[in-house]
Amino acid sequence: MTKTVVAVDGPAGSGKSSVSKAAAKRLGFAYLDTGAAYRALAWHVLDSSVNPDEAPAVIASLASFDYAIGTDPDGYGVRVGKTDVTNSIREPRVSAAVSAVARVPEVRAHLTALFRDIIQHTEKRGIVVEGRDITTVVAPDATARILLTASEEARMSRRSAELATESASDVAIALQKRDRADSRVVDFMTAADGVVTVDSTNLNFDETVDAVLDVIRTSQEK
Ligand SMILES: Nc1ncnc2c1ncn2[C@@H]1O[C@H](COP(=O)(O)OP(=O)(O)O)[C@@H](O)[C@H]1O
Ligand SMILES: Nc1ccn([C@@H]2O[C@H](COP(=O)(O)OP(=O)(O)O)[C@@H](O)[C@H]2O)c(=O)n1
Repeated sequence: MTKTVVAVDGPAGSGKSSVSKAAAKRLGFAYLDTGAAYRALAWHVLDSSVNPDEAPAVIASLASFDYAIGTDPDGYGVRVGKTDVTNSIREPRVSAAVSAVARVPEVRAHLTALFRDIIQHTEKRGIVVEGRDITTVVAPDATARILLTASEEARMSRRSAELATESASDVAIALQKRDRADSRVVDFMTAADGVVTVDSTNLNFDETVDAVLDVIRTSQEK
């Protein structure tokens, strides 16, 4: 049986995590959040008192980066060593440090190898993998390749609705800054050849999940 791999990319707040998770649940597939790995590494770098802007020190910290992530869409945990970092990797201090870590080529190569290993070893019939460079670098041969977008306004308001502890303008500024830094490293705003764009600006959550499931179904028929 060939495994179905679904690759989903897009900017922050476009709905990648929530929509991919829901699609994986509906299909009985595994789910891999690659952003969680970049966040966990940023957490590890900060926890080791390494400056995230110093690439050689970030590269050195990969040797002690003992990372584990679950792939069950019904509840997955993220661990670094013995520490459960599932919640702490969402803290603003980690969001602010993650782009610096993610722009280091050695970091990207290390994590890409880790993702491919997880994809290869999943025991389910398929896996939905989401991030920034899944359709282009991590799994360019995926069965279905999707770019999930939404207007900047929609993305900001969705994200600020989640982070009740921060003001909407703080969330918007941090998000814009991170997208700008990230898009210097990977182009996740334009669909590569063969990648289908799903624009969720005017779709509600369930409609977006259905649109993604449609793309997956069509790709499986090919
Ligand atoms: N089409 C949609 N309509 C309304 N809200 C959405 C939609 N897609 C996602 N959301 C909500 O937007 C928020 C951000 O989505 P998330 O999956 O975390 O995005 P990303 O992983 O791309 O950063 C979540 O609270 C999610 O439930
Ligand atoms: N495939 C990926 C996934 C994430 N990332 C980095 O990891 C960060 C966090 O990703 P995320 O998916 O958790 O971010 P959100 O879009 O959920 O806010 C991004 O801002 C990128 O810097 C990446 O470089 N490549």
